[in-house]
Amino acid sequence: MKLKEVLSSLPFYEVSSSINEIEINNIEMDSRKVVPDNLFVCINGFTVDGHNYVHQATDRGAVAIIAEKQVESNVPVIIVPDTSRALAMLAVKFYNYPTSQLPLIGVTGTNGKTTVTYLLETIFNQNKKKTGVIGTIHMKIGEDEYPVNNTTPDALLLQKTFKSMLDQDVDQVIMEVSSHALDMGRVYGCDYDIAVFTNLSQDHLDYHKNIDDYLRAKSLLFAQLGNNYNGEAKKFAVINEDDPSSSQLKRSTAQHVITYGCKNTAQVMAEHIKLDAAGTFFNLKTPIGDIGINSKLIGMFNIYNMLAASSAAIASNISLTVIKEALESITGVNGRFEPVNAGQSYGVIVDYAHTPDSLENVLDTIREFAKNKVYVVVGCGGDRDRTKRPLMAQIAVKYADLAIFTSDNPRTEDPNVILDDMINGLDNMENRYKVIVDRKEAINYAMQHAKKDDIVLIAGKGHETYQQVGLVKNHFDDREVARDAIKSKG
Ligand SMILES: CC(=O)N[C@H]1[C@@H](OP(=O)(O)OP(=O)(O)OC[C@H]2O[C@@H](n3ccc(=O)[nH]c3=O)[C@H](O)[C@@H]2O)O[C@H](CO)[C@@H](O)[C@@H]1O[C@H](C)C(=O)N[C@@H](C)C(=O)N[C@H](CCC(=O)O)C(=O)O
Ligand SMILES: Nc1ncnc2c1ncn2[C@@H]1O[C@H](COP(=O)(O)OP(=O)(O)OP(=O)(O)O)[C@@H](O)[C@H]1O
Ligand SMILES: N[C@H](CCC[C@H](N)C(=O)O)C(=O)O
Ligand SMILES: [Mg+2]
Repeated sequence: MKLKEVLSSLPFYEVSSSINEIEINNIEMDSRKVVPDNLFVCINGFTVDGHNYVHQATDRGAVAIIAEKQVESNVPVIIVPDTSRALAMLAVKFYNYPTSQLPLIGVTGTNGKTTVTYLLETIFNQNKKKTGVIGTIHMKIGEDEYPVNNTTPDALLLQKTFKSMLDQDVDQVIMEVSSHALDMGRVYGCDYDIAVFTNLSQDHLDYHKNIDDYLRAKSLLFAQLGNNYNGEAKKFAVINEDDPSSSQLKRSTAQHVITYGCKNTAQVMAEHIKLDAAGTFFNLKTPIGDIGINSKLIGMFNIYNMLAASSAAIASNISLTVIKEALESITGVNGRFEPVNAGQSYGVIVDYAHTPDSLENVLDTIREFAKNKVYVVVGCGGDRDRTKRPLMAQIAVKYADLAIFTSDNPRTEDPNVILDDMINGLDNMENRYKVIVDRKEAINYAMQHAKKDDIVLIAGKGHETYQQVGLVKNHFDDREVARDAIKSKG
């Protein structure tokens, strides 16, 4: 494609030499991946500044550079005020505006995004639509899965993925939109049709200045629904009416709003709720009618997830019968409240709770059904929000008979320092917890002590099949380790 044509997606730019004849075959933001005839975009990141890699990019064959300042280069340098924003707009143009032709649902919120996208995938599939999914666990086109590094990928990979989805006749795209992605502009230029909000609670306060700044980032998704209303293709904000942030999010969009909830009056509601250890029942009350749902998903929080997904499905004109069939067919979500059964007399559950709110929800649910003692094995990730560590530890000792604090993904932090942060504030509670740095040993310890009808919750890593120590990811799967521990106990 002609460079000039790609640049037409930018309103203004400065360039000191002629670029009329330049053709580019791709856009790249990582100098190490540049190949001949690429356009290299310099991003000033959290670790390094891409402007320092221009030479490597041109040595590898970049034919033009997009930068925020003049840089020394033997190829034309195009200067823009914000290269992250430009990157997204250039990618959207390069891949020919894929989301303008694809129905797109974005799901944001602190907890429940992966679950809601999975529920929506199942509902759309039940409605015989081919889906594309982007999120924490994987990217998926139809039945083909691709690995991911981020919940919401960078703008280049994102637009490229949308284009592949379009080429492979995907009918509906469903994606998780993280607050980091919204804040960094990874999703600029995406034409969302439905934006879903699950909930807001404390997380990521290493990245966002405070909870208000975190909410502001989330609200960008609702602002991004745009204000173009042509009377036909309706756009919707789907909002959890029981969450205190709902009113601010409603005010962030100029589009239609669908509210859901269980406590405050909402358009889509769960009534006559029955929760037990085998599943949930509720009457789904909606503007298009009512229907009873018998789900195998456990816990009140999953009723909220089902309401969020049902609301988005209703906004997509899917019938209540299809929604019911889909929700009732779901037995669980990978790594979320996932039971591990190896013939033992006690329960073992692996879950992805890695925030105070999710840990509290899951432990509260377990406590409700537990016939005997509750053990929790939990840690906190390194290079992430330090302020959630003592909160998670306090929740663990509040709900469990014994909490075993261990390592999650320590990343570049000393695991002992993370554990000290966790137990800081648990004075005089030493009999309620134990610290075992090695996660495998911690899981083994819990299994050794569990007796008939006890429940062991292994929280924080869910579907993850690695543990990151330093910069290295070693294979580690809580489910495998738990199964081995159960078997070796005999
Ligand atoms: C804090 C953060 O979000 N960092 C993201 C960011 O990395 P960064 O700013 O450190 O990048 P950098 O290394 O400084 O590089 C800057 C630029 O120089 C380029 N570069 C770098 C080196 C080189 O030799 N040549 C070169 O050109 C890089 O390609 C990049 O364009 O940009 C990268 C590329 O897009 C992301 O992969 C990376 O996510 C990291 C891995 C991460 O852990 N992010 C987490 C916090 C995150 O985003 N999480 C959310 C989910 C959270 C949730 O839902 O709970 C997510 O969406 O994944
Ligand atoms: N609606 C909810 N409210 C509170 N907690 C929830 C909710 N749904 C799920 N959880 C808890 O949060 C954990 C993570 O759920 P899920 O993976 O669906 O969230 P997520 O928002 O995608 O997380 P991430 O930010 O890591 O991508 C679950 O394992 C469960 O413990
Ligand atoms: N999306 C979250 C995942 C956290 C999962 C937990 N296992 C950890 O590593 O902290 C994050 O990047 O903060
Ligand atoms: Mg997720």
